[in-house]
Amino acid sequence: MQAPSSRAVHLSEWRKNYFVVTSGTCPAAQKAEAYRAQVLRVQYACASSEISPVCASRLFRKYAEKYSAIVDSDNAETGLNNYAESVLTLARCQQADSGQWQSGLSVSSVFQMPSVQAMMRAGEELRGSLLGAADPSAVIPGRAVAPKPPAVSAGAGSGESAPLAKPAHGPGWAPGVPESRPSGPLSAQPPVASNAPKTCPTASAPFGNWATPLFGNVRKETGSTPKASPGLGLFLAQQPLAPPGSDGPWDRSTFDGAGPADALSAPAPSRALRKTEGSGPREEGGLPTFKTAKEQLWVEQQKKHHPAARAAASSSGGGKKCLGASRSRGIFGKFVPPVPKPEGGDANGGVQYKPDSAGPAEPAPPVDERLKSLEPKMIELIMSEIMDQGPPVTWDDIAGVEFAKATIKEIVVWPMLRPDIFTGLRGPPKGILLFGPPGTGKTLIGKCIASQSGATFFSISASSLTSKWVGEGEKMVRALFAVARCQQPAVIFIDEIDSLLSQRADGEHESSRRIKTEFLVQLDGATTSSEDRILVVGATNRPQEIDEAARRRLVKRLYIPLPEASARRQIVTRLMSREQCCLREEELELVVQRSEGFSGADMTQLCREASLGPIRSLQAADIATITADQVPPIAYGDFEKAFRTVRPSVSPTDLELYENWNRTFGCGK
Ligand SMILES: Nc1ncnc2c1ncn2[C@@H]1O[C@H](COP(=O)(O)OP(=O)(O)OP(=O)(O)O)[C@@H](O)[C@H]1O
Ligand SMILES: [Mg+2]
Repeated sequence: MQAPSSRAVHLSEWRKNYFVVTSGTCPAAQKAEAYRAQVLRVQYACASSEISPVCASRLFRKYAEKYSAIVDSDNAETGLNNYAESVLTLARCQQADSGQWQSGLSVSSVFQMPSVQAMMRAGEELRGSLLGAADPSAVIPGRAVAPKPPAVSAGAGSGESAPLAKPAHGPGWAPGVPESRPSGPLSAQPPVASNAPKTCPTASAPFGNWATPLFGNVRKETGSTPKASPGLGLFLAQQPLAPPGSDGPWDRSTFDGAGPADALSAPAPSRALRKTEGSGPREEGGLPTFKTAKEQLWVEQQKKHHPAARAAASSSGGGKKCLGASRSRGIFGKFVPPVPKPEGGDANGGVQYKPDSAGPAEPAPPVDERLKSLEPKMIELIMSEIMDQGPPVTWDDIAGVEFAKATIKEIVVWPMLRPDIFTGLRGPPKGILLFGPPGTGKTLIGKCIASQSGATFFSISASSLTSKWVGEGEKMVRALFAVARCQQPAVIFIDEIDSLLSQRADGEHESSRRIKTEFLVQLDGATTSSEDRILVVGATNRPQEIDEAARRRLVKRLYIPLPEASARRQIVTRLMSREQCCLREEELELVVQRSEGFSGADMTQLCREASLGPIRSLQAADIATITADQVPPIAYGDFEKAFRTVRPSVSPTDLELYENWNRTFGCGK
């Protein structure tokens, strides 16, 4: 589904704000917030050429006036009394700072301070002179002494702001207050048509006036200032007037996809943000820059893995992923391979993730650190082993084995869906062994986990590890677990695990010994780490051959037995429902009874054989001409004939071995 367009978001936000400001019941803080949002919106609209600079200027003036009127008003019902509140908080906090030293300041005496009076006077004056020009760079102190006439630029960095600022600093003024924004051409230029496309009206007169209420913010930005009063002032302190990190002219490019307007649009790491990131010291020593949680996360991820990386975050999620796409694909989501397609490979054979939505100019996030030591070839090999073929398998497709299914749901599916609940003692086991006679659905269960768990699913056949990649098997094992670790939650399904983890024998080939050792090491890491969300599922029809060290690590050993009568009935019913079949209820019952000892695979084979019966009854000449609906339906007679050729594949002796092993090592009922 498409996200709502930014214009739609703007519109609805605009409507909401309109309601707030026209409503007679909304509190003053909410109204002020709505006006502030309007100011930001106008700023953004102008920067993105949605409205003309002249129009922007008019709107600025209007909303800045209204905003200021609320913020500075000392009427308890209609205003926020921002100045007084800030000063009083200052006084209160100073008194509480030290048990030994008592400040001479008190709630009443603080009003007598010349600097406080100057500030309050400034506030009064500003209310009456909202149309005057001002410099957003000369944040508050200069303003506190004397608001500038419209034509005069505050000349940030030119030295003008400092002399203006100093007299405002009374004894109650916290040190370290930034007296002006860093030098740079932030100076106010009225938005005239000639330079309008390049100049945002935020730096113009109305905006300068609007910046005035940031008085409280400047104070709060100082490290020495005690806890600020909660409320709008604090909120504003966190909302930089300029886009974070912007220290140049506020040209349109600075606002592209960024800036204060982001409050209404999806937070995306912006160019402005990247700039901020680059200007790290400013963040520590200068004005703190506001980042949304998502932006902050992105920055941290980048710092963690690739300090120098400037890759833009892609839709795949904030830079964590570097191989493969979305980790969690939802229960019925399309399978997403955890490694990119080969065309993503670089010249050195390295694999680079290419997000779908990224344009050609978008730099691809680099490969995860944890995969750097691996051969790219290995990563590609893992990719080719991933189970992404075939239709999805549901739990209903697996007949019988109710206990195993319930246990697997409990261990695999729910913890993947709700990791927050399955913690501590409830933490799921990290290793499962599915064992049982051949053809009972162990691989089918693996496919079902792949479809249903929502985890990244890796399926690897142990025999392919040992035979296909002779000499490289242990590297493959290492690579497999490394890729899985990058794609958590992940399930590694190892079919025929006995051939990988069979008991160590003297005549064993050196390479298979190395693979086994590596596998045990990796299995140990994956199954003991409380952080890793990797589940290893092994399947075998020779459980007795599994090395005891491996057996210990596969804590949950589930017996997948031959299907019971009800399960056999289910298999026949399901398969026959897709065909023309005239089997009556009692005939079906007979089929179920006669198939005692059949595995699931045997039952499937029986049905296949029976389904060929009607065809075999036809003359060879008819087969060439007959239409599909003229084929006779499958009848009980066809099953009778099928029973003559299809026999159970599991002998009673073998079955006894499984039962014994289950009694000794199994975790079933
Ligand atoms: N419980 C079952 N429900 C439905 N179909 C089943 C079931 N068990 C087996 N089958 C059928 O048998 C086929 C083979 O099953 P599967 O490959 O999962 O068996 P397996 O236990 O992995 O055997 P092996 O131990 O030989 O690898 C399946 O594709 C399916 O058609
Ligand atoms: Mg199998």
